[in-house]
Amino acid sequence: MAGRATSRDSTASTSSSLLAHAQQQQPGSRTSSSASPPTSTPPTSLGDEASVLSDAMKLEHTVEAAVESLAPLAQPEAQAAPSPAPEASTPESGRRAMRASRASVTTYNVQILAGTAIHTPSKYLDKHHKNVLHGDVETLREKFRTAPVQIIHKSPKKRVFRRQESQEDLKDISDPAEAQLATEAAEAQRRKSTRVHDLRKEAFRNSLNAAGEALAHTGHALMSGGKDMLQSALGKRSRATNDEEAIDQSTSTEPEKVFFKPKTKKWLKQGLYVGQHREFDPRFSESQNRMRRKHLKNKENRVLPLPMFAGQRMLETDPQTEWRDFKLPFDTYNPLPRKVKVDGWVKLHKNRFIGDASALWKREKQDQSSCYCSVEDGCGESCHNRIMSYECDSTNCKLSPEQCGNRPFAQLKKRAKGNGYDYGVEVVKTENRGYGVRAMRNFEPHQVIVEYAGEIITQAECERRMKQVYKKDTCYYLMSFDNKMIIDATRGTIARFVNHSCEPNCEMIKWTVGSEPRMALFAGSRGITTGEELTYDYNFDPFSSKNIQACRCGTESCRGVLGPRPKHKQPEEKGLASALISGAKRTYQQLLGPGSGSGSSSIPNSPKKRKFTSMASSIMTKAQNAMAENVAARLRAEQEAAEAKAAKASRENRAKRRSSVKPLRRSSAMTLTSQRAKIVRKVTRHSLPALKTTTRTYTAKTATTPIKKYKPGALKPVTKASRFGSLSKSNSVIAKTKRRMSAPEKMPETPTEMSEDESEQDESSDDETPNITPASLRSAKKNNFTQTTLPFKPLTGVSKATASTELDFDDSDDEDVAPRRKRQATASNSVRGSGSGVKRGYTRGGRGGRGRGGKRGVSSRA
Ligand SMILES: C[S@@+](CC[C@H](N)C(=O)[O-])C[C@H]1O[C@@H](n2cnc3c(N)ncnc32)[C@H](O)[C@@H]1O
Repeated sequence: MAGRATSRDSTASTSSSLLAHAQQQQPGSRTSSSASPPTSTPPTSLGDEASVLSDAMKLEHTVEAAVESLAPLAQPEAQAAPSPAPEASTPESGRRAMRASRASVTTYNVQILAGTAIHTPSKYLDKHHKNVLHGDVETLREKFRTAPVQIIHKSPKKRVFRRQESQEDLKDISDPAEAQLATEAAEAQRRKSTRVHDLRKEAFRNSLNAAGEALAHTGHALMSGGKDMLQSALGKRSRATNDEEAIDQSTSTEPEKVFFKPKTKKWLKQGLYVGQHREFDPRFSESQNRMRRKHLKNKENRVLPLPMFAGQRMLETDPQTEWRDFKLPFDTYNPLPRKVKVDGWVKLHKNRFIGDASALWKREKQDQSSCYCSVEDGCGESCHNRIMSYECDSTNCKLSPEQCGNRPFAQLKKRAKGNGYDYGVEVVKTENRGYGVRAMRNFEPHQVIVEYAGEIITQAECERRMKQVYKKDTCYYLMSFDNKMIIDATRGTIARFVNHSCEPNCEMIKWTVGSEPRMALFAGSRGITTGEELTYDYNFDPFSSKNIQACRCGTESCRGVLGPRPKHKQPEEKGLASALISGAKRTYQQLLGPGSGSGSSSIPNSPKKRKFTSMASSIMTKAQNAMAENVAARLRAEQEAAEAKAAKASRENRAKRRSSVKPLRRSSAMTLTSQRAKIVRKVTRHSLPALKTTTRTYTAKTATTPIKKYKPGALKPVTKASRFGSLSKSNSVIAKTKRRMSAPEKMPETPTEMSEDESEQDESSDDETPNITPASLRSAKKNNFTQTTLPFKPLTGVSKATASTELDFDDSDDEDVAPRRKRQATASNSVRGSGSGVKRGYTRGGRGGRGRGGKRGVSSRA
């Protein structure tokens, strides 16, 4: 309070002085120009800390300085003027006089120094002053050493130490204002050094300096007070419930030692670059990289820790001329979620026999295989063991493990000891098929990826598990194995999580390793790229229709189910039928073809193939029978139409002739005809080559035939009938019909298309032709010439010899047509041969030992 009063007084006095000074200056003194403006920075004795406090303070000092500087000037006036009442008479004036007389003494604005000048409400000031220690630290320390300390319990958590101020302390300063000023100065001094660190140090130093019990007690109190102050400065209050404990701790505990661990390199556990060597170039396969590493061994640049293999290449090559592809980091590239942990998966690393399986297993003995590869081959593609899916080892391969490239399971063993990259696969969660397995690295085509191992169980045990243990399951981990056993990988390797695909990128293959069979997943022919999901074709046997599962592989050729395609849906049936027919055709070509005398070579060895061939034969036979039936029906219809037409024409002609010509006796007509025929034959023998032959057959002319058409001596086309005079008319007609059958393209569609001349000739020949009716034709067929009526009985067995006779008989007429007819006859024969007759023929062995298997098959099927 004293401070404030002092300050107020001081300000008031300053203002009055200013006023006085202004009044003094007004009469036109020149010194006014030299007076500093109130806002300019005056010379001050305050330190830097104080100089920054406020303008008010500056103003105060300015005024004081101005008053002091103006004092000599005011002297004469003062002397001249009546002397005012002595200032010392009032305390205010006395203080001002004292200050004026002690201008060199540092003056402090204690409000400002205390930080209460601006915003501290007066009601707090008393409290503040009570709690604040005043005075120089050294002085205060001395005081604390001697003064008793009263501990006031204000609250359970907070204790305030208050010093009982001794009246003796202030004895030396009689003036209370002076004492207050001194106190404030000490406070300012203390505040100047209220840096946390310094105070703390100070408190510790105090406590250390305190010797003896009493002093220690005092020191503790001081330190505690200091601590309190410190905490208030930091805005943190000690939470210690027991102050003494806290003090003990602070005095007894040493600063806690913090040991820093040296930083260690963190290696990637997953991702594209996990475990890869510096020299590894992901663009190349493993073996290529190996070669490259060997090559680069001496050249490797180890100067800089280069960013993931890229920088090295960039340094080695000129980026201006050689650019390379950039591969995205694994996480960016791969959209799939990260590796997951599967609950309840009991991991097995190798096969384990369960129950009877072990005993049963040992009964079987594995075959052996050996290879004779050279170092250059390195047990590559041509290695015998590799081809046979046998792993090379010291017993069956003479190469060392480094030289040999056919040790996939040994490779797996090595990989298992390596890091994540070496292992190369991880479990991921797929969108719609549960868990799956993803590649964490590239795999070369046919490179081993992971072994499929688990519990080896017998079929009986498998059935039991299916019925009892897994009856509610939707995921099955069963795989048929060797010795009629099953691998149940419900407890097994990571390969159990590999999903099915109808277009897989891997294969599950059984290998023999050290005379033991083992299953493993191998990369397909395309190889595997980092991040790809691994799949293989399950060829799933669902055991029962209840277990059939829908496939969600999403490939183009998806079969829709896990397992073989359902039968009713098979779109390949057509393909199968056509394959069967073409197979059957081939078989028939071999059997019936002219050059296939030794058909035994084509006899299929396996029963499967024989079955297939017999099936194909039967399909082919049926198809060809149907074809032959069709052809026969068409020709029959044509012939009947022709017969009807001919019969009608014949009837008309006969009627006409009866009315105009007197008929000759039949015997004489025949005699004449035969005589003429003799003459014609004699002539023809010499002139035949020059004769133009026709396709038509002319029957022998009767005496009633108009002679004028054939002048005496004129040549007449030779007919078959004339040559084979013994043939009956009906035979001639049948022969004609047969020719029509065998050469339909040469024949007009119907008899009506015949030229006038021809029909005339035909009609003329009809006079001796018996009236051919279907009935007569049928009677003719009953005679010896039935073999000629092939189209009527397409399915009757006809030997090749018969057909040939028939053709010989028929061919003489037309040299152009003959070969074609021969071909047609052969074809027709073969068509017929393929009918039911062929069946019988096969059973009779008509084809002379060819295709025995097929024959038996057909016969047995028939
Ligand atoms: C050997 S487990 C494969 C791992 C399985 N996804 C899991 O979460 O454990 C075989 C089972 O996976 C499921 N699965 C595998 N491939 C599938 C596919 N393409 N479509 C639908 N389900 C499939 C089937 O339920 C099948 O029984």
